[in-house]
Amino acid sequence: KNPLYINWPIIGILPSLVLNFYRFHDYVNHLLSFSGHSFKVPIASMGSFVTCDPANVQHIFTSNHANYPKGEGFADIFNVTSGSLFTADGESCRRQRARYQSALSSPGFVAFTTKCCHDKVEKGLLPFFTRAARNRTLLDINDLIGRLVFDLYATSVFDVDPGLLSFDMPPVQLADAMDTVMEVGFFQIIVPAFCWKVMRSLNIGPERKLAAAQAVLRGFTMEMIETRRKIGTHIGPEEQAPASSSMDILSNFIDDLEYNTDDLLQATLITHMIAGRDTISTTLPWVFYNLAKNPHVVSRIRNELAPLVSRKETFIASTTMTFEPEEVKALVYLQATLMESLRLYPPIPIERKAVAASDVMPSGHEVCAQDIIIVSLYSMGRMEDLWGADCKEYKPERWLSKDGVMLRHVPSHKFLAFNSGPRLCLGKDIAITQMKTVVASVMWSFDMEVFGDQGIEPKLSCLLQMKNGLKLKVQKREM
Ligand code: HEM
Repeated sequence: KNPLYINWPIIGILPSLVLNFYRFHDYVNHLLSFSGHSFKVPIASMGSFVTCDPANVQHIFTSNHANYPKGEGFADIFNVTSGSLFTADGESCRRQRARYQSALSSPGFVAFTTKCCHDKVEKGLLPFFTRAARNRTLLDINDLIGRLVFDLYATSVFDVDPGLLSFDMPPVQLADAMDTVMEVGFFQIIVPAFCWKVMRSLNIGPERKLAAAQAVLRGFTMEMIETRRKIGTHIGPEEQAPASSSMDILSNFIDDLEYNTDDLLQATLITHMIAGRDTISTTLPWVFYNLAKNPHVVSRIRNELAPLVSRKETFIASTTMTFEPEEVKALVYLQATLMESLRLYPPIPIERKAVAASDVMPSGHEVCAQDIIIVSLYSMGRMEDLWGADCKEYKPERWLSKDGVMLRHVPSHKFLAFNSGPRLCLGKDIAITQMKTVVASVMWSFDMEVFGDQGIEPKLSCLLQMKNGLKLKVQKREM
């Protein structure tokens, strides 16, 4: 028996949790595989029930979801989004979801975000790759993608491009503030609430850092709201207004009477930034990491892209190529490469749920009112019974039908990266299209290699970000 995993009387797994905290997700994965995919934790701080069992997940997220809200504890942890969809349950969640869905699916918003993505990749991202290939300098893909996605989401929310993705590399204070919210949030999910609540009331430790980060985010969103109120939803007469005017998220909500307090409007805008920026900027570096390690997958992506390129009239091999989001939508192999990366590296590695009333899980475990449930998405993607003996390997083929021409359907309670049930991610299609645009455009023109042995590992955060970034050697592809 490994002493690191001993469940002691009274103190339970606390010593082993402390010793293994630095590699939290792998540690939990290990405990889950030893325990048959679910276990109860005698330390209330860590949640009393931890699972990655798809039957339990279906029960919690779909069949009996009303009994498993996010709960007040979640709203306390992410109080910078207080009242918004991110922390809402019940009727408020239903209303806000419907409102949000209509904003995200409006043709104007879709066209606006699609164009932003194409332009940012062409004029912002690819020039960095070209420069790094020419000068033989390393690219910190984590930093670069962080800047790209922050610009994209600030533009889609406020119609303002902060220009973080520019050669002079401006400071990323706002993006750092968003990362802090997720890092401190992780600490708050794991340690007993009374610990961090005392720290919060004294404004010390991580809570001090969190308060400063929240002030930065609130200050920025308030400035954006006030500027918009001054100039109105439409920037001048209709004919002078940019194509994007009234398409961004702020325009969608600013005149809505349900969002008539500054706090709720701010929280809603921050939620959108978190929903899109945090997830995509966490996912893409892992995708590039997997592709750099698997050149045969890159060749297959290029084979899938080749017919699109041959249809373009103006392709010059020595320049770069930016694909249109509409063009890449139907590419199944490219999509499989993203899904496979999300399986192994889900950007949201754990989900926290509260228990409203006592219940018995399909696995036979009992949960009581006030318990906390932690679902490990990270472990779900690494279960041998579900994904086979090669579950640790990166194999996009597992997502394809036998003839390789269609994507295989995998139910969301088995592949939870986009959540499941009535709270399924509302931006899934947008996210997939944007990520496909980025990956196709980069991989068509550039070869990449992971530089040296960087000891790639995840940060301790509610996001599965890379702890030390990812340095890539890039080369213009010979065509
Ligand atoms: C790789 C990309 C993405 C992944 C893996 C992802 C995953 C998720 C997950 C796991 C949740 C549930 C989170 C929770 O509340 O516990 C969620 C919710 C949500 N996502 Fe995404 N997401 C992605 C991109 C996006 C984008 C780009 C948007 C918006 C354009 C978006 C909009 C939302 C919204 C509005 C919710 C809240 C739904 C609700 O609480 O009922 N997501 N997403």
